Amino acid sequence: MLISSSMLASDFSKLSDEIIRMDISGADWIHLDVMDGHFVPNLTFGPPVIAAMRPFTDKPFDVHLMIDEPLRYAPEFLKAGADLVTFHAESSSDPDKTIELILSGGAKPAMAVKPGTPARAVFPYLDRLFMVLVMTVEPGFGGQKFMPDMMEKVKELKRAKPDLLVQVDGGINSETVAEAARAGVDVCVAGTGIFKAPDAAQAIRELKAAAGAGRE
Ligand SMILES: O=C(CO)[C@@H](O)[C@H](O)COP(=O)(O)O
Ligand SMILES: [Fe+2]
Repeated sequence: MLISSSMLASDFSKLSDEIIRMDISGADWIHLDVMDGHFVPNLTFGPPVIAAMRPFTDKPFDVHLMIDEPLRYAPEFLKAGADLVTFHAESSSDPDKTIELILSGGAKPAMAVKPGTPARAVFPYLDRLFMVLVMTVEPGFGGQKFMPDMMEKVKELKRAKPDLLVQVDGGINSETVAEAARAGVDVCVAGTGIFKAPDAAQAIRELKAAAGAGRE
């Protein structure tokens, strides 16, 4: 199981230290939640803040765009150093054009589905997607409860394209990570579960161990 550490739960007053802490604690990817106050009822950060974090780790930047117009803003996130760009199926941008733009910028495209959106919403794009993100909470805030019903969507996606990476995001801890692993999830995003733990490195090791046990 890959662990993508969500900076939403970090101390924003020392982002560079927090990035370095995640790097040495064993996070596989760095998850960056971008919110525009329209697509979700919250605001976070944009390309300049991501660009400022970029020099502090070589780990992949996994950028989760919770914004209305990903096609309009994707070039700025590519320039800021995004390795993966995830946009929502429910956004107002054309998915084909958005995928093309992300690929032409040398990054990996992914699509996300909110809890109320069926997995089939992304089926037409699966051949060009590197990953699908199945939200396990309503997007907008950290610290919410994992929705186990979403595991059906994970299984459906894995059946449709076995080599697709499936990511889940929201409410991941050492219990829910095992449930995700059993369903076939490849990448878990964790914010609160890592940053609010007394020792981030131990929290990441525990998540990976619990995922391994869940798969057995
Ligand atoms: O995209 C989001 C929230 O919209 C997430 O990435 C959260 O940051 C996950 O936080 P936890 O549920 O792990 O606290
Ligand atoms: Fe996220």
